[in-house]
Amino acid sequence: MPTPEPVRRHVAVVGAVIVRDGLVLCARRGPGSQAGLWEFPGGKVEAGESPTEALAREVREELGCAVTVGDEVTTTTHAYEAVTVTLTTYWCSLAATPDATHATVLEPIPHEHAELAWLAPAELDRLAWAPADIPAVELVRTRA
Ligand SMILES: Nc1nc2c([nH]c(=O)n2[C@H]2C[C@H](O)[C@@H](COP(=O)(O)OP(=O)(O)OP(=O)(O)O)O2)c(=O)[nH]1
Repeated sequence: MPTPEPVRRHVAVVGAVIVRDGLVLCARRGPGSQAGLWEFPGGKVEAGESPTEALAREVREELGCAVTVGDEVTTTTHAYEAVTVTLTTYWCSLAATPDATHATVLEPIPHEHAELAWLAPAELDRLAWAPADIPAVELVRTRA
């Protein structure tokens, strides 16, 4: 009997390419999968959610901010050892949250990440990105 291929989980993940004043928000993962590598804020799409709903939810949870989600940057698939990730990235901007009297754009706070950094597009390749992000980073470098 041939040994069966191990079944690798496949997850749909969304990432926010948040641009402000020409700089791109980069987030370094904490402990766990892809620990210490840089990524775009976001996460897995849950059952019943559209990708853009998932992205808005994840950014609110991770950074405490509202985002306006724009066009897709790219969709690529990467097979990690334990999981295959299909990552869809979207151009995003921080959105104003209306309070009683003002519309306020909040500063992102790293509730779940080890570190945040705003980088010029040309500098993005100085960071150690999660492997699934490399194609998106290359596009963002040329188009942001
Ligand atoms: N949010 C996000 N995740 C990414 C990116 N690139 C990339 O490979 N990933 C991977 C890391 C995780 O395996 C998965 C997203 O999981 P998650 O952020 O929702 O949740 P998690 O830390 O609990 O993930 P996990 O430990 O269960 O794998 O996609 C990216 O740019 N943004």
